[in-house]
Amino acid sequence: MEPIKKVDLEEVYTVNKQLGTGRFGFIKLAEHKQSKQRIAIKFFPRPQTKQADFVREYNYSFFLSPHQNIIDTYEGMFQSSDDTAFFFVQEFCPRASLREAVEATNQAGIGEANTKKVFAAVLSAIEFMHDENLVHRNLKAENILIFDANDYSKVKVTDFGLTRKVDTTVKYLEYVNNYHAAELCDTVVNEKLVVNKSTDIWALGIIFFYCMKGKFPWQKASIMCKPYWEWEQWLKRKNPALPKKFNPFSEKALKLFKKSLTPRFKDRWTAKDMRKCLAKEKLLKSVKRPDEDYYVMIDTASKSRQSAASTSGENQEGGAVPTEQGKRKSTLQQWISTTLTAMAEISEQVVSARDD
Ligand SMILES: Nc1ncnc2c1ncn2[C@@H]1O[C@H](COP(=O)(O)OP(=O)(O)OP(=O)(O)O)[C@@H](O)[C@H]1O
Repeated sequence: MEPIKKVDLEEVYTVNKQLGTGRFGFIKLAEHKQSKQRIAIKFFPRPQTKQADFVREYNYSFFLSPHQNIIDTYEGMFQSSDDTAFFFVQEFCPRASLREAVEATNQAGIGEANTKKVFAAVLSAIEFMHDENLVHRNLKAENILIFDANDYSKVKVTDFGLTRKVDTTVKYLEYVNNYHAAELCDTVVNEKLVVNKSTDIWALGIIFFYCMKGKFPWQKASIMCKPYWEWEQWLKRKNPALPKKFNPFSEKALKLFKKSLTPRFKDRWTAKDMRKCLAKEKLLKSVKRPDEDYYVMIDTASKSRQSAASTSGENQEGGAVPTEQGKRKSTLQQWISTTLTAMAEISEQVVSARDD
């Protein structure tokens, strides 16, 4: 094993502000004094960190570094000369995590085009890990770093602290979070789990929803949580009504949700399936122009005014004003359009149920 070198931090680096904290340590911005390069140092406080955990995280981070959508970790494991912390060094991300980028949109989401860019990068990284039989196990918006100011052209995955090989047995130590798959939410602390790629796929389904809508579909994937229960009822065809929050999504995007956010983990897609779907499909339904009915109403109104005018000789200059007859027709039109949309949704569900 590569030795852990003792380093006098003050001598080698100028350590600046804290960039983030996690359960296992904290990240600080620093400058390498000799090269003047800005870097990020990930610290693991000594008494709380087992050396084996630190070494494992460094090894996975360093081994995965060559991938263009994975944070660069520079060679070397270190220990501060006062023995208070282990640390390793990574490239510095000058902008923000995906969490901060989405939060800046005030729950509007980052939009379809940017979501596609983020996912092209993230799925490339996760496909690479899964091909190496590694599962990230902690995919969340905070662990996706956005490097550029506004076009999402450089996106990288970070934090390999929970990364493990497929089929390893691990103890469940987590508190439940928004990204946890249904099978994890039913687990109790210290219960044994076998590491499986499908937990990453579930988390990616949640991140996809979060990017598009600016919020999470539910707090916890448990039937005790109503929004999740509604989704599960729809998945199991016990309730034909798709939960409203999924309404804006296209049939293909719904398929992606069905194949990632399903409690039957063996049915979940691979990262490659997800990448293909996101690369080529439209993710939102085409929206009817909100003023369409209004035009119908104006049209009807002006026609009735025209016929009234033709008998009464009234001038048309005043512009179109909706009449009672026009309003009634518009309401009818709205009802027909709502009914047609509902019928289209039901037939979509029947078709996708048959496809499954
Ligand atoms: N290289 C970096 N450049 C800039 N900011 C970073 C960098 N790495 C991490 N951060 C910020 O620090 C936060 C915590 O980092 P990280 O997830 O690696 O810590 P952790 O202790 O492993 O967290 P967790 O509790 O998720 O396991 C990230 O969400 C991100 O906002």
